[in-house]
Amino acid sequence: MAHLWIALGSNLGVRIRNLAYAVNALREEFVLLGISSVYETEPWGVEGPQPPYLNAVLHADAGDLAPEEVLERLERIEGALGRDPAEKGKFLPRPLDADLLLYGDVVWRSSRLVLPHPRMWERPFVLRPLLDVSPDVRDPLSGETALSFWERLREVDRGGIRRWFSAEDLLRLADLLRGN
Ligand SMILES: Nc1ncnc2c1ncn2[C@@H]1O[C@H](COP(=O)(O)OP(=O)(O)OP(=O)(O)O)[C@@H](O)[C@H]1O
Ligand SMILES: Nc1nc2c(c(=O)[nH]1)N=C(CO)CN2
Repeated sequence: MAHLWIALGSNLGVRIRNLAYAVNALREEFVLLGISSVYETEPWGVEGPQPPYLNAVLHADAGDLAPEEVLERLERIEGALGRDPAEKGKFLPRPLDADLLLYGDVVWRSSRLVLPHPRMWERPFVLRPLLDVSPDVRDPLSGETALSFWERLREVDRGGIRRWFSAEDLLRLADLLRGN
């Protein structure tokens, strides 16, 4: 079994609906092992004003999908929600961003995929939800845990985050959208 962790973010459209849609799409591809609460977070590292984001993290079993196949699935889900591929990598507002944070302890560098996600350990909007599902998960490069990265963040960065929706309510909303 290959454990993977995925970060979801949305700051355009009906953000919680976008996350619930992504949860359903991911449940069709992977066995979900854990899901965080949804956090409302200040835009981080962007130029100029942007709407606040909703962020969450999912832990799943990748089955027999290789890392680049997982990335393809994530891009497909982003596209289904109207993400413009031409705007990728530009830190623009988006209906859905789905990043592959970790694939087990794989260290990988290709033109399309870098693992672990190169900016994950410095991002409060990734670390806070990651603490809900896997506080002890380790950076395969340094061996440090998610919790210790979080504790090293500056107070001001940890402050721009608030719990907005529970994991249970996100799953309930996803079920409603799916018609269950
Ligand atoms: N671990 C990864 N997860 C997702 N995309 C990755 C990863 N490593 C490299 N990429 C590449 O990064 C490119 C830009 O991705 P994306 O649009 O998600 O960027 P972004 O969300 O604007 O910024 P960031 O990647 O810093 O979150 C993608 O086309 C993808 O090929
Ligand atoms: N709060 C927050 N800030 C961001 C986010 C995000 O998901 N949440 N994603 C970014 C690019 O991936 C850049 N900045």
